[in-house]
Amino acid sequence: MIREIITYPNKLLRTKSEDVMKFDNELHTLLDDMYDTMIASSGVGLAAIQVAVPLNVLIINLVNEDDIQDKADLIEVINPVITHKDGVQINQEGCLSIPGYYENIKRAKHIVVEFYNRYGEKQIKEYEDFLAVAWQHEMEHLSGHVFIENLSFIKRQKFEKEWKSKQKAKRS
Ligand SMILES: CC(=O)Oc1ccc(/C=C/C(=O)NCCc2ccccc2)cc1OC(C)=O
Ligand SMILES: [Co+2]
Repeated sequence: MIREIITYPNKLLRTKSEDVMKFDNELHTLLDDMYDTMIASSGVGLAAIQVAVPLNVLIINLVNEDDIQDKADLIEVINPVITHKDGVQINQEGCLSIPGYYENIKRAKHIVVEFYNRYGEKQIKEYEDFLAVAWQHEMEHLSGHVFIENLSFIKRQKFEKEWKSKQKAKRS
């Protein structure tokens, strides 16, 4: 079922999420609901805190070479840890919790991660390029950060000004 996505500057987004202890039906329902919610909002990545659940759970489903968002490419991630990162890349990022704002962010080009799937099976994988961007963006949510916190002071001020006027326009 589709859940509500909390948006900036909701303080809940600053929560440090906790590790999942039980790989049970409740977790499976959360993962299924996160997928429905992400797809309904045209997203390619979502962290559990964005649907107000402070657990180290995230999902990523990038579009493939044919521009199809194939569920076969869905990655369900529980209790992830980045064990290695190197290189540098800059990509434009957006976030379902900060709708309509996109900015270039610097990330590591290549990462190695350890995590568990929905059955509690340990995975060790490495990612690079855009997939590595999505991973780093979503993992930041688990530590209570959003991507605009990587911006320079000037760009952050520009964002806050734009965001305020957009929120005022919505209320009026
Ligand atoms: C108006 C509005 O909501 O714009 C959007 C902003 C962000 C998004 C989705 C962002 C998203 O999935 N981010 C996942 C993290 C990520 C960031 C950069 C690269 C990989 C992964 C969708 C939006 O909605 C539409 C209709 O495009
Ligand atoms: Co995000």
